[in-house]
Formats: sequence, structure tokens, C-alpha cells
Amino acid sequence: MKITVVGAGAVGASCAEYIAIKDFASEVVLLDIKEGFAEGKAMDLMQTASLNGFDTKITGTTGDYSKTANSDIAVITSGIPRKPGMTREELIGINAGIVKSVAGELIKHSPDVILIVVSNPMDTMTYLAHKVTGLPKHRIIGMGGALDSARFKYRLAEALGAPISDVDGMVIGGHSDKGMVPLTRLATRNSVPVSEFISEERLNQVMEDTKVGGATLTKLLGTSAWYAPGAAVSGLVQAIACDQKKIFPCSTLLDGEYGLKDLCIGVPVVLGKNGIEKVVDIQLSDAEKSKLAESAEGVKKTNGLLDV
Ligand SMILES: NC(=O)c1ccc[n+]([C@@H]2O[C@H](COP(=O)([O-])OP(=O)(O)OC[C@H]3O[C@@H](n4cnc5c(N)ncnc54)[C@H](O)[C@@H]3O)[C@@H](O)[C@H]2O)c1
Ligand SMILES: O=C(O)C[C@H](O)C(=O)O
Repeated sequence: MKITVVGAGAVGASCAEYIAIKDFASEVVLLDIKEGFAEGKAMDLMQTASLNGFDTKITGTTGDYSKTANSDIAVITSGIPRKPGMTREELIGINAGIVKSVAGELIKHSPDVILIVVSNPMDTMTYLAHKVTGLPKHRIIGMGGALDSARFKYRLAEALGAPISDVDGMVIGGHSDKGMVPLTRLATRNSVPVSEFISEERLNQVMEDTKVGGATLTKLLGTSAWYAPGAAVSGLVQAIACDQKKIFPCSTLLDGEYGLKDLCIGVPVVLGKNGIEKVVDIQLSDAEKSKLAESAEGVKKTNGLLDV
């Protein structure tokens, strides 16, 4: 199993590290445009192999896509991150050009690749990857919901005073400060609805804290987060590489599911060796449906800024 990660920055390197530590891939290729950067990150990571006990071979390249040839999965993290006070949507001007060229190069060298798009604004960049590559929809996956759900579980555990392993929950919708839809109604603590343990007011606070999870970290760090994003990407990669058939909320091109068409947005999907093997159409309440529809409007507005 060969995996390419484009962008050896904070998220790309973290993602390569988690993939290697989980030891399910034979090879990870890191590619960056900054001279020597990916080679350096790869060497540094390889020097953790004997310490962390993995056999995955990590190599780096400055812009040489021939080194990525015949990748099974490629992750696109190249692009600028936001600074405090910015929205993800403001990154579109620079990142659209980067994602467009990177996606084109990747499929030239790996025509059968499954693409995972991370660069922001992620739902729009996933849509752009479709427009540029024309790949079937099961082979382009946007990563956002897996991360947002992890943050939701973190906030739920905090509110419940429970261990995170006792908590389950999912966030659908756009990967944006306003567009996320944390499904509080379906969140559970060991199969019991969380509303049995905490007030509606506290649950609303959990929802709001989850939606601004990325912005909160950006304010603290001065740039956006990387550990949880890297771990979330590695979870998607592992589900595909190991044909796990796990459900994650991912951004996918919808064609009528959830009453939505011609956009990529986060909904639950089954991930396996073919990429997105099924969109899971769950029954939403009227309030959840209207939040998702509003979120879709926001994503479509950002898509409208694309030059495709
Ligand atoms: N979808 C998500 O949940 C999620 C989570 C975290 C970050 N992000 C996004 O991921 C992106 C990367 O974030 P980061 O913190 O790793 O940024 P970073 O600046 O640390 O790394 C980005 C890397 O991309 C490289 N790059 C730029 N143009 C390139 C090109 N044409 N080809 C190859 N490499 C190129 C840069 O040299 C840099 O090393 C940002 O857009 C950020 O907003 C998304
Ligand atoms: O917040 C960001 O801009 C980066 C990423 O989308 C995140 O949610 O951490």
C-alpha cells in the first residue's frame, strides 16, 4: 500500500507520522514545493521508526511527482492555513490554484488513486478536485467531519465529566465555523442519549464550542491545528487501506442524497477499499434538515467563487 501526502507542513507531517505509527502501509511519500523540506521531514520521521516500532518506509521529494507514481491513496494538505481572525473561506484565492495543480499532477502519475482532500476551504476544494480530475465520486473524499466529530466528543466528554471512550457523536454539514451540524440528538454516553445527563443549555454550549473548534485553536496557536487533523486523516486512510467499512462523516459529491445536489458536504459514509462505498442516508429531524440545508447554501456560495 503506497500513500502520498502532498504538503509536508504541519498537517501533512502529522498525518504521515500517524500513518507510520499505525504501521499498516508499506510506503509513505511526502511531497512539498519548499526545497528539501519534505526530504527533511521524511528523514526525521524515519529516525523515529526504531523508537516507535514501525516498518513503514517514508521518503520525501521536492516536487517530483514521478516519486508518487502508482499511489493507492493520496492526501492533499498543500496550501496556506488561516491566521487568527480569518475564516477558512478566505483561503480560497491561494488554495484553489494549489489544489487544482496538485490534483492534476497526482492523477497523471497515479490514475487509480483515491484522493483525500484536506486543504481549506475543504468542501469547496473537494468539489474543485472533482471538477479538475473528473474522477468517480467514490474516489474523492473530503476530510472535515472526522475531525469535527472528534472535537465534538472531546467537548461532550468535558461536559459530561466522562471518559472520551464512553462518548459517541457525529458532526455533519460543511467544515466551517457556521456550517457544522453537531448531531446532539444522536450523541450518546455508553448508548444512553447525552440529554439524559446534561441540560439543553449545556448541550447547546457543547455545540457552539464544537463549531468554533478550529478557530479556537487557531487563536491559541497563531496558525491552525495539526495533531487532531493528522490523526483524523490517518483514520480515513487506514479505513480505506485496511478495507475496514467504517462510518465517518466525510465531504462527498451528493446527487440527491439528503435532498442536496452538485456540491460536496459532510455526511456519513462507509469507507473501504474502494473509497466511499456508501452514503449513509440517516433520518434527520426537521431542525437538523434545515441546518444542513443552510450549511449547503454556505458551501454553494463559496463554490461560486471558483473559476471552473
Ligand atoms: N480539512 C481539515 O479538517 C483541515 C485541518 C487542518 C488544516 N487544514 C488545512 O490544511 C492546509 C495545510 O495546513 P498546515 O497547517 O499543514 O499548513 P502548513 O503551512 O504547515 O503546510 C502547508 C505546506 O504546503 C506546501 N505547499 C504549498 N504549495 C504547495 C504545492 N503547490 N505543492 C506542494 N506543496 C505545497 C507548503 O510548502 C507547506 O509546507 C491548510 O489549508 C489548512 O487550512 C484542513
Ligand atoms: O481551523 C482551521 O482553519 C483548520 C482546520 O480546518 C481545523 O478545523 O482545524
